[in-house]
Amino acid sequence: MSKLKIAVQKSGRLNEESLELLNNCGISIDNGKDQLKAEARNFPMEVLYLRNGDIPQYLRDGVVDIAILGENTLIEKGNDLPIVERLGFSKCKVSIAVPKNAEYNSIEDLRGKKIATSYPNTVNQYFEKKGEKADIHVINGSVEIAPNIGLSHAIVDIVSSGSTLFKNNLKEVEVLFKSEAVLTSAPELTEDKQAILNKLLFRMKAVLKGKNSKYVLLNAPNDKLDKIVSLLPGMKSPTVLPLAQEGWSSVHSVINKNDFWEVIDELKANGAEGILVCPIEKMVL
Ligand SMILES: Nc1ncnc2c1ncn2[C@@H]1O[C@H](COP(=O)(O)OP(=O)(O)OP(=O)(O)O)[C@@H](O)[C@H]1O
Ligand SMILES: O=P(O)(O)OC[C@H]1O[C@H](OP(=O)(O)OP(=O)(O)O)[C@H](O)[C@@H]1O
Ligand SMILES: [Mg+2]
Repeated sequence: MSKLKIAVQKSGRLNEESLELLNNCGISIDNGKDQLKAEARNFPMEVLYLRNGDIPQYLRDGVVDIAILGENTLIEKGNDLPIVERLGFSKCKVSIAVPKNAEYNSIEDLRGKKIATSYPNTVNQYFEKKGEKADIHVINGSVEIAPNIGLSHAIVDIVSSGSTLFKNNLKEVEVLFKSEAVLTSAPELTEDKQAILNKLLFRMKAVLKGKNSKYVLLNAPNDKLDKIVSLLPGMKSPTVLPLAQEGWSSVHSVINKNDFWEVIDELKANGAEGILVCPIEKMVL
């Protein structure tokens, strides 16, 4: 029986959360220390631990079938490969930054100025789209130091909290795009591998939806039920059960985790009491 080969970053920011996601999908991986390849015990899958930058070519060559990668790496080195699912972790931006005291109004201010980056294709494409030509100096790490040592005027690199820019006296002036971890795949998969991928995707979606949602239980006076139910649309509609105490009901529903503080305030304002908010492990619609 064929196995789906998935590439996961060997070490670095994506490694842990990628393995955690597979684990939450019920896939147990026998992980020896420093192993480059591991078999899943209970799913037709093999995990290959690789460097991010190498993964797009491995996908094209058919060495691996699918991979978890930063969208930024996919845009830089795997623009031809599909995003199968957005995974919601390792969120960051790819941005242009210049020295704090430099004047910057638009990309035209970078004409004839050197830009240090590890993302030359991304930068070239962005500049071309704007009708400009970038003068790029490729460096592979510590890009933010480049303006301070006279290597370049500007940089294009990953920004998350912005503290690396701050420490190097740089300011973010333009965001090329926002990135997150994504599941990508080889350009073509055999039918049996596609079937395994579909099974994995079903599980991943259930895990990701669960992560983004909360289960809410509360008590509501019956005369306020209509308003409270309208604040909690739920998956189909909320469950309403009578409480032992006359005139009160228990309402159960699911809400988006990002809406939750706003919704809780409104529920309270409308007479809800004893509000419980619980995590959801998996959610299948
Ligand atoms: N500061 C950050 N905050 C959030 N996400 C980040 C940050 N830096 C990088 N990322 C995301 O995590 C991915 C992996 O970053 P990491 O620094 O671990 O790997 P790398 O050095 O680019 O790759 P390699 O596997 O070749 O060592 C990046 O491609 C990006 O999508
Ligand atoms: O905005 P911040 O929160 O400061 O994060 C941005 C920094 O994080 C990444 O570096 P990383 O720590 O991965 O080091 P690296 O240069 O070795 O990849 C990225 O290359 C930036 O330098
Ligand atoms: Mg890094």
